[in-house]
Amino acid sequence: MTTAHSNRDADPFADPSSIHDHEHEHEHQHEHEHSNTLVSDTLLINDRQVSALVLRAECVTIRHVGLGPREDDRTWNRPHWCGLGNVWNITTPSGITTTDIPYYNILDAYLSSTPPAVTIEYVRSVSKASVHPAHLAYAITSDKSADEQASAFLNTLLARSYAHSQQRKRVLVLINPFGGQGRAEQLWTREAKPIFTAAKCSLDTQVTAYRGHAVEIAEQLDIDKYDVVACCSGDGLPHEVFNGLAKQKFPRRALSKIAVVQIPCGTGNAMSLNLNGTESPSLAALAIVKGVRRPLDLVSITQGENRYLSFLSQAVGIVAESDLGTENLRWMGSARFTYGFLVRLLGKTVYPCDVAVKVEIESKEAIKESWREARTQDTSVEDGQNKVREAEADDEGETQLPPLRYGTVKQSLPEGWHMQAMPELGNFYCGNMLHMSSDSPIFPCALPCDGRADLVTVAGTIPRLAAIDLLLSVEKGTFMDKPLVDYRKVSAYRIIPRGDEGYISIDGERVPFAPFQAEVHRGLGCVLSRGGSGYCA
Ligand SMILES: Nc1ncnc2c1ncn2[C@@H]1O[C@H](COP(=O)(O)OP(=O)(O)OP(=O)(O)O)[C@@H](O)[C@H]1O
Repeated sequence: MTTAHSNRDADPFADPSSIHDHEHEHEHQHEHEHSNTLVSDTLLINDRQVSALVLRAECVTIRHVGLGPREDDRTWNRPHWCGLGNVWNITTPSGITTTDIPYYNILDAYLSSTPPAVTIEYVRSVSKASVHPAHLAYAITSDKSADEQASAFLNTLLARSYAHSQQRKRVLVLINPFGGQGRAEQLWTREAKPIFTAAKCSLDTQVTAYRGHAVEIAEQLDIDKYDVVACCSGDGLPHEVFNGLAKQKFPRRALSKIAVVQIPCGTGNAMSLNLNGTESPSLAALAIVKGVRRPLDLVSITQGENRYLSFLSQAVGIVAESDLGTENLRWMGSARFTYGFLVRLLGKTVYPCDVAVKVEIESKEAIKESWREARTQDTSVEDGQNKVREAEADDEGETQLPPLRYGTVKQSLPEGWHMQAMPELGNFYCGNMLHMSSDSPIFPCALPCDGRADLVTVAGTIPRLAAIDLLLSVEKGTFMDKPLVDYRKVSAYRIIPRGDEGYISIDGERVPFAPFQAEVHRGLGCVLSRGGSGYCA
């Protein structure tokens, strides 16, 4: 399937708005110039204002009689980029006005009998970062053959609108009432729920009552009753849900059966940014309704006697402390992280540690090459689904969590590993996704299912100006190339922080300041994403 999304994925560093608009314009030129529509893709409408619906390559076209929609209806057709296809009004040289609704925007389509009519539920943009459901209903001729033709037409329309995505997903919605600004319930009700409802997803909703509640819910979940657990939260709830699924009687089955997704309502919404390219709850809802199941690498962390999973990142040093050690500056909003970071950067703070790493790819050029290769081999949604099957095949007969190939942090260092003293470490940051927050593509070569994590280490003693240059280079996308940045693909590591007190962040949550060991499991978890092979740039 060639969509705006898959093409965008081919070059994640390009401006999405220009690509999308260009593609859409090109598509229109192409379609209107060549008019390659098959007759069977046309449904005649018995309406004074609309003559037909036509299935085209990327959209359904409404062919109006005369000038088309009334003036007040036209406002919603103003084209602009909002992370999805635009609804367009076009007047052809022959004077026919048409409205195009991209398949991606279509949530449902059905036939009703009295009077005979077709209804299309779709989303329209109400602002740059928000979409709302809308519907169109048109009468059709009242006879059996018209009914049959309309049914066939709607089936094709739905098949194209959902492509590889499951229709009418069964979703358990978890809401963290304290996520972000404490507006998760409101955002769910106003922004996201109407989209799931219009798409006829079945919904059960539960508000989390305390820290760790989502772990318990996921542990007890009847995994045959649901396809998706949607977290209206920051990254804390998805972390808990993965860990709850890992506690089920058959954790591997639970982790591959249930897709964990995020409706961004928190302070840190990296999951939605990476998988769906948005922090808008309504755009994320649409992306989830249209999302394709994809496997996600998960990382086992062993610390003390515990073993748990991480889906996003592990940090020791300046990032962990700037995030977790600045609670007293909450009044600053998101600026508290930047402020905390700069203070420590300028103070040349170091976080001495001992580190042993199982490196898979050492050089930056080789890492980029393997990333490019993975992207060219895996650009279609079918590949994502094959990966799910592969991950499931690996699991055949295995129902428990994968064994730890390198043991736990309590055991002696695995053979061939070397403990390296890092007395001047400034930042130890290991990631499984591209962005850790908006505008911070800190792990540009991270892939969802390569069985590896991206490890960044930077010394804390580098000159102040160079440190600020590094900070600015993250947003510019040049961070990885800086000689002061050590960037490796790893499959496992052990880190022993020195001292008694400090901060360790796992998926943005604080864990005890104690040695831990990490090991990547390829494709152990399942998520939904908008398609394409990697993360949204
Ligand atoms: N009812 C509740 N009361 C207190 N804590 C809760 C409740 N429900 C969930 N939590 C906890 O809130 C934490 C943070 O959640 P989440 O990531 O959704 O929000 P956030 O605003 O991004 O978080 P952060 O506090 O990290 O800024 C999670 O660890 C979760 O366990």
